[in-house]
Formats: sequence, C-alpha cells, structure tokens
Amino acid sequence: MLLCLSNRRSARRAAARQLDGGSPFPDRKARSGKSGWNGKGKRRGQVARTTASHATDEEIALARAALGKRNLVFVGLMGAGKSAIGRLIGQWLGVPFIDSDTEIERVSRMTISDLFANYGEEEFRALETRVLERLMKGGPRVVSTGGGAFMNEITRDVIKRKGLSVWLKADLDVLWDRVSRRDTRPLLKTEHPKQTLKALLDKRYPVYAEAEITVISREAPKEAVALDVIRALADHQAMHIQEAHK
Ligand SMILES: Nc1ncnc2c1ncn2[C@@H]1O[C@H](COP(=O)(O)OP(=O)(O)O)[C@@H](O)[C@H]1O
Ligand SMILES: O=C(O)C1=C[C@@H](OP(=O)(O)O)[C@@H](O)[C@H](O)C1
Ligand SMILES: [Mg+2]
Repeated sequence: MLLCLSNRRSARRAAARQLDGGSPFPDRKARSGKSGWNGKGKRRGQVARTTASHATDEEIALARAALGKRNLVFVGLMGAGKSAIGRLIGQWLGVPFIDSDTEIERVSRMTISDLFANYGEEEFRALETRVLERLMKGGPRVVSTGGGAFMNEITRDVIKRKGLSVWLKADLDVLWDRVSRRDTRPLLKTEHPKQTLKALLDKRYPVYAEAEITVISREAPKEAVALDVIRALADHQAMHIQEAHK
C-alpha cells in the first residue's frame, strides 16, 4: 500500500475522528476548532508521545483498531526480528504476546534444536501447524511465528483467515548478521550456513509476500522497526476506514 504523505495524513485524521465516535470526515465544527480535536490529530490538552522511538496515542489507537479481535501475526525469515519486534508491539498495543516457537517448546518440553534432532523437521512442522491453529482460535494477540510456519499451506490459510499478517522483510546481510550470533537454529547447521539462508530466502520470499502488510526490518534499533510496524498498521486502518466511506 503506497500512499503519498498528505493522503496518509488526511486518511489518518479522518480515521482518528472516527475512533473518537465522530464522522471520519472533517466538518465545519471540527475545522473551526470547536470539536475535541485540535486539527493536528490530537485531543485538546493531550501531549503527543512522539519521539524518535515512540508512537503517538493516535497511531497506537489506529494500530490497535486494525486488529479488532484478530491476531497480529509476524512472518518472515530467521533473524527478521519476529520474536523481538512482536514482543515490543504486544507491549505497545497492550495485547498479549506469544511466540509460536516458545509455545512449541512449552508443550513439547523440548528445545527447538532437540525437537529437530530427535524427531526431525517433519514432526516439528506438524506440531507447529497444530500450535498455530490453536493460537489462531483466540485473539487479539500478537503472534510471532517461526520462519517456516507461513510456508505451510494449512498454517498460511488459517493465518490469512483469522489474522492480520505482517511480513518483516530484511536483506540477506542483515539477517546473517543477526542469526550468526547464535547457534539455536537447526536449519543453519550446515557447511555453508549463509548460502543455506540465501536459498531459504529465494524460496520463501514469494510466499511471505502474500502477507497483508510488509515492513522492512532495517539495520536500526528494534524500537525504530517497531515504530514502522505501528505506522504501517495505522495507515492500513486509516485506509480501511476511508474505503468504507467511499
Ligand atoms: N531491528 C533490529 N536491530 C537489531 N537487532 C535486531 C533487530 N531485530 C532483531 N534483532 C536481533 O536479532 C536477533 C534475531 O531476532 P529475532 O527476533 O530472534 O528474529 P526472528 O524471530 O525473526 O528469527 C535477536 O538477537 C534480536 O535482538
Ligand atoms: O525458518 C525456519 O524454518 C525456522 C525458524 C525458527 O524460528 P525463527 O524464524 O524465529 O528463528 C524456528 O522455528 C526453527 O528453527 C525453524
Ligand atoms: Mg523467532
């Protein structure tokens, strides 16, 4: 979804008004400054929490509204930041956070590495699908998936039907820099792990592209990427509200 900045601003202002229970479109009262909104997308007297790493109340409210009762589901390759960014977004939105790998480890009482070593990838995928199907029944939550989860047709389908998916997209060098610091990813225990990661990237990116929203997981502090996610969700919701009133 590409929007020019002024379109985005006006869509957000309209959506923010609707969140307040009013019309999403400016009326004379609002423009004359007599409504509760100060024309800058903020309530009178409300201090915006905008800093380099903080979302405004308006952005948070729109992002939260984008979910409704759905789960926000992060997909993407190993090292994209699904677990780290998902946790932050859960905190910022005030929504419970669950990482599907952590949930798999909890129910199996084994680490992901031990699951792969003792039962193989196929068993791991079967468990992953079951866990995600169960997680997608409740909501709203923030759910971070393991990198292979969205590749499974059943899992992808349930995420599309019941969740709002966000692909955290990163380039190979960024991913490699992040994953090479830990040895917890069994798929990368190969002779040439960076090449393995590149092969996974080539195979998976066309599928991750089916996610509803894409956010670049750039080389920046986690909070900066999380803020990009909040803004992408806010824009998504603002456009949704604008479309509904066409
Ligand atoms: N934007 C970021 N900037 C710097 N480090 C990050 C960023 N996002 C994630 N990381 C770090 O990279 C590593 C991998 O992130 P993680 O959330 O585990 O990725 P994933 O769950 O997608 O495999 C973690 O150590 C995390 O703290
Ligand atoms: O890409 C994959 O197939 C996998 C990614 C891992 O999760 P992260 O993407 O959170 O690292 C974990 O589920 C498992 O090692 C398999
Ligand atoms: Mg993870």
